[in-house]
Amino acid sequence: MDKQAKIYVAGHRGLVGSAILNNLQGKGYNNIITRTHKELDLTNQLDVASFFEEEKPEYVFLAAAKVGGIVANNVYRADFIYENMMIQNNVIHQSYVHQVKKLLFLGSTCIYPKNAPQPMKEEYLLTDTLEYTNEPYAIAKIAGIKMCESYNLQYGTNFISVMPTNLYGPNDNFDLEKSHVLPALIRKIHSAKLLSETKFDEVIKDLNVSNIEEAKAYLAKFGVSENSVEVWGSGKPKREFLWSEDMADACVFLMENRDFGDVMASRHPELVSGSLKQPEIRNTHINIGTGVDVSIKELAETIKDIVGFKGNLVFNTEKPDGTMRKLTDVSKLNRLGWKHKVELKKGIEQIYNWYLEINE
Ligand SMILES: NC(=O)C1=CN([C@@H]2O[C@H](COP(=O)(O)OP(=O)(O)OC[C@H]3O[C@@H](n4cnc5c(N)ncnc54)[C@H](OP(=O)(O)O)[C@@H]3O)[C@@H](O)[C@H]2O)C=CC1
Ligand SMILES: C[C@H]1O[C@H](OP(=O)(O)OP(=O)(O)OC[C@H]2O[C@@H](n3cnc4c(=O)[nH]c(N)nc43)[C@H](O)[C@@H]2O)[C@@H](O)[C@@H](O)C1=O
Repeated sequence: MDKQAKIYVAGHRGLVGSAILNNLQGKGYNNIITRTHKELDLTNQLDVASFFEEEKPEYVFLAAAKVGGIVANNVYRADFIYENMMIQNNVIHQSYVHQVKKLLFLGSTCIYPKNAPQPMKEEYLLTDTLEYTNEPYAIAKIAGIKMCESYNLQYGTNFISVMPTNLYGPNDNFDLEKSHVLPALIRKIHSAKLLSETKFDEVIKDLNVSNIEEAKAYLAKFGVSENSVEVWGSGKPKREFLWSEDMADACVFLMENRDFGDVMASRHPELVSGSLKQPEIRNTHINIGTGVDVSIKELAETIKDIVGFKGNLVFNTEKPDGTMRKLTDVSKLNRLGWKHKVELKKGIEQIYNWYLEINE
């Protein structure tokens, strides 16, 4: 990509999209186009077609999606499959129609089977059944991978799919019902600490409610009091966390330095050359992660230490655990030349400071 290349970042206000935008701007890219959800609903086929016709981007980062934590995925199953399939169908197809030079599609490690061997290699895709809590979302993401692969093979496009592990960082979603575990626990544990220190004005401001009774009643629904914080599930599942700015750096690195062919198959040249022979293993995507995971209990205890909350953690086994483990094998990404920089403890300190600053 040269610095004047026209680059469309879809989802530029989200956790990953905002980090990609910053990374590109920091590297001197000066022809970036963006649209908010309100300005362009990517589920609308005609609007997306008109947008590509007008703007003709040369490169596309597809970081717009319907995203949420375990409960949101489990409850809003129809929205997750419908919106994600519509967004990716429209953006990937129009990228082909308008001859986009390269597109990066963001999937998720939930595409792998629920009981996949650990760490999970790219080739474990479609080898067994999925985790139920996020099956509709995962199926949409698998369709996205296969769409990129199919367009590459039939039409010679250069579309790369990446499968990030659980992400966190600035502009994350801190909603207690719909967010992922890391921002949810930061907010819950921070609120409990404020209650324990009787800093009621700060709690009221953070929740945007009119008085402390209302704030306490709201927090109680999520198991937060001055003495304790509820953690969903048994605390035994393990998760791997990647800082969003590292994730953005990996995405830009791949767009700058790698092609679909590198991802696909130095081991399977017949796929890239378009031969009809079906390969034994179809590597179509790359994992992005750290290769290190922690249990949810360890995560909650680390956040508790960093926040400085002295109360208890209470595990609510009525809430789902989800997949027990989904550690990525990142050897392929490392071989392609990229490795993460921010370790978990430092990242939690950074995101907690960010959270405090935006609430000042
Ligand atoms: N967060 C995580 O832990 C993980 C995320 N991923 C994947 O990474 C990608 C980015 O996720 P993340 O940054 O966390 O998500 P966010 O929810 O933070 O951001 C999503 C973005 O998509 C935009 N968007 C959503 N729906 C539409 C729509 N119909 N039309 C136009 N824009 C829309 C939103 O726009 P607006 O701001 O204008 O509303 C928002 O900017 C997604 O593909 C996700 O599946 C994968 C693994 C883990
Ligand atoms: C990125 C990934 O994110 C989703 O999968 P997930 O990893 O299961 O997501 P999660 O972050 O919400 O939970 C991780 C673990 O943590 C536990 N947990 C404890 N306490 C809270 C809590 O307060 N909130 C949340 N959300 N989880 C909690 C929770 O019970 C679970 O055991 C996918 O649906 C899909 O979107 C996807 O790809």
